[in-house]
Amino acid sequence: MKITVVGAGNVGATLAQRLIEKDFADIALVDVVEGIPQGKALDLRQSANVLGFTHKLIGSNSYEVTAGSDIVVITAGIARKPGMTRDELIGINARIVREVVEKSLAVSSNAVFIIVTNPVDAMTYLALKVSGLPRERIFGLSGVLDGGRLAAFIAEELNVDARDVVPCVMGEHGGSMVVYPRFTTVKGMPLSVLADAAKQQALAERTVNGGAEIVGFLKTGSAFYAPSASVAHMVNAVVNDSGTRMNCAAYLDGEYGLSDVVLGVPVRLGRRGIEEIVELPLNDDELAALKASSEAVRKLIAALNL
Ligand SMILES: NC(=O)c1ccc[n+]([C@@H]2O[C@H](COP(=O)([O-])OP(=O)(O)OC[C@H]3O[C@@H](n4cnc5c(N)ncnc54)[C@H](O)[C@@H]3O)[C@@H](O)[C@H]2O)c1
Ligand SMILES: O=C(O)C[C@H](O)C(=O)O
Repeated sequence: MKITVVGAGNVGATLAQRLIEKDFADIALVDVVEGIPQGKALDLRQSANVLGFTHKLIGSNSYEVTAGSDIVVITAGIARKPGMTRDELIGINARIVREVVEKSLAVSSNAVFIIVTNPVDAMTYLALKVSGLPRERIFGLSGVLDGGRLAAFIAEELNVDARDVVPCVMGEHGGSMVVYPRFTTVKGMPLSVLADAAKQQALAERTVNGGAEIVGFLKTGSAFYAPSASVAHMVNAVVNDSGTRMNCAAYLDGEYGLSDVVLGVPVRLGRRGIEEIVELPLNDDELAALKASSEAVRKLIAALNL
């Protein structure tokens, strides 16, 4: 098993660390900046003795080292600064994602692609169109991270164990993301029952602004610990062919009544990527919120001028 991580910045390097410590695959770490992937890979390799992993980890500015990858994770691109939305990254990141997809695919034609670069729904759509790959093989990080945030906030607010929360956040990884209290549970009990309307609203708002809250603290970059943990969770499902259900940015072709758009929905992940898109029985209001979110993503996709 071989996994490539493109972008050796905060998310990419932390992901490489998480993955090599699992010791289930060789890792190739690529970045455009000379010395960064080499230095970070060398540093990580020097932890093999104390951590006891045996797989290879190589850093490079060239895609040669990525040849034959089973999974390619794309974290290359610019992160937002305080006051910016993710949407404002679209111009520069679209150029980067296009280049990275083309170069990666040229040497790893059978890989499953996981897109992290923002705005992730539009970048996943772009990667699909540039690669021409079937939709099963390209999907993006959204709901695992947004759901992780919701779970953390619920744990704090309701004084419960975050591990008992099964969160459900769908739609755009952006301002129009939708928290679904009826489908978010704590030990099997829906959030819609456990919390009053005002508390549900406050939890949803904090989740939607979860990324910006961290950007506001960090000032010079965006979140990377929970994002890299979330991608590692997705990679794990693919490597182990687990069929685990989680919410990801996926291309819709009629599911939820929506087509030709990438949006966060529940999927099952396995060795071939998306094994199934799960359609929850949303009521009219819940469906309307998802449709509104899809319209926000469609505007971004239109701006790509594909
Ligand atoms: N989808 C999500 O939930 C999610 C979560 C966290 C971050 N992100 C996004 O992921 C991206 C990376 O975030 P980060 O915090 O790691 O940023 P970062 O600035 O720390 O790292 C980005 C890296 O990409 C590299 N890069 C730029 N152009 C490249 C190219 N053409 N080829 C290869 N590498 C290139 C840079 O040199 C840098 O090392 C951002 O767009 C951020 O918004 C998305
Ligand atoms: O907030 C960001 O810009 C990065 C990422 O999308 C996140 O949600 O942490």
